[in-house]
Amino acid sequence: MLLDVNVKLRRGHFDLATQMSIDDASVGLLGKSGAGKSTLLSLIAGTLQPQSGHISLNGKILFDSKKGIVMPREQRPIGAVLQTDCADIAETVRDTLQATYFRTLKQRRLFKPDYLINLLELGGILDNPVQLLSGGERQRVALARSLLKSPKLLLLDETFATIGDAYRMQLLPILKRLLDEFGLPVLYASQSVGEIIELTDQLVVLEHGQVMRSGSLRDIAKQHGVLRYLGVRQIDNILPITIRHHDFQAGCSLADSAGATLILPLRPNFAVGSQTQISIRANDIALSRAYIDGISIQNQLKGRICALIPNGESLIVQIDCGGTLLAEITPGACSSMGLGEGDIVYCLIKTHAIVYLAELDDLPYQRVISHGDGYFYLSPAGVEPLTLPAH
Ligand SMILES: Nc1ncnc2c1ncn2[C@@H]1O[C@H](COP(=O)(O)OP(=O)(O)OP(=O)(O)O)[C@@H](O)[C@H]1O
Repeated sequence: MLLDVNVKLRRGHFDLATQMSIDDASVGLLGKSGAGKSTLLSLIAGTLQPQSGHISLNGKILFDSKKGIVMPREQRPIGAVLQTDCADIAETVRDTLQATYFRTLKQRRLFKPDYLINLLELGGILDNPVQLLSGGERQRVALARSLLKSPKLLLLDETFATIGDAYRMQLLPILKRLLDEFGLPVLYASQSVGEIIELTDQLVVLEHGQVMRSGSLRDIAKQHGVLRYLGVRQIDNILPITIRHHDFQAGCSLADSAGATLILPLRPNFAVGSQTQISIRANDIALSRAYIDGISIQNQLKGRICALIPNGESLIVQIDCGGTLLAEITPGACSSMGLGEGDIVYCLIKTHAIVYLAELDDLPYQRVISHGDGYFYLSPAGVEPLTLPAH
């Protein structure tokens, strides 16, 4: 077990009583504002102390109220980028990074300062005092310092929300590669699944200081009403395609996707043989038990139902058609068709319901996408707050 936490803390009127265990994988700590995410990260990092309980990392006790053990923050093998971090550092960026590097045991050093200065684009602000930097710049310095500690666990508190959209899109894939390369797990706190899902699809959902749900997004999404709880408004299928032919007379383009042929809106600007991606809304897919002759709908993809996922008043049907498709239908349609897992269905998709992703502007809001590999992801763009159910 990487991290084992069972802590209690009363903070003003807020009661936190969190119990969670995390193995080697990175985990997203998801919860609305005030759920206790920052408090929990501070307890793990050691900037706050629980009133009771224990915290251990790789079997090493960081805190144990019964045994009277409190390991100070500096000694914890944790790199934490907390919201208020670095705000009071009078040293320059260069000095603080050098000092952190030299404090880390030689044999444990994973990163060199120059590498991180380059990666996080800190070159232009090296001689500036940290406390005079902008919020986003300070978070980048805090991230560099955390990595220079060569930690066993990285705690990030909405770090990418502060850093800014353009930079985040650039930094996230690099950070993900870096973490994978060094096997460094992250506990990433955020109000947005879209943001977390860029790093990991393992979630711990926190509400009122307690763990409400945990598991993979895919498993959590199968629980009743959770997609809506996660703030998801639209479910889309994103499919990779290879353009095969343009039929000017029929007014359509033909493409292969995961072994199936799709009939798409005519786009001769995509060269035959070129690869691109299309998007199909889950609620633009109708289902039929049999192939239908004499219908204007051009695409009828045969597949097998893998899962039926309740989603508020609708039902998400996950279908394996070679790749995975998500179709959204009403529970009434499902029961009148008598659909169940394992059944064969045809996915009916109108040509003009298919959108070339390259032609879409920024995604307007957070939405689940099925990447055709059997997993759900949330689109990173248009991050919006969670919509919480009424209690
Ligand atoms: N210094 C403090 N003294 C008293 N109560 C506090 C203090 N800091 C936070 N709280 C309370 O603890 C609760 C949890 O706050 P916390 O910052 O951990 O939530 P959060 O999930 O990180 O929220 P956000 O996403 O908005 O950062 C809130 O109700 C807040 O009012």
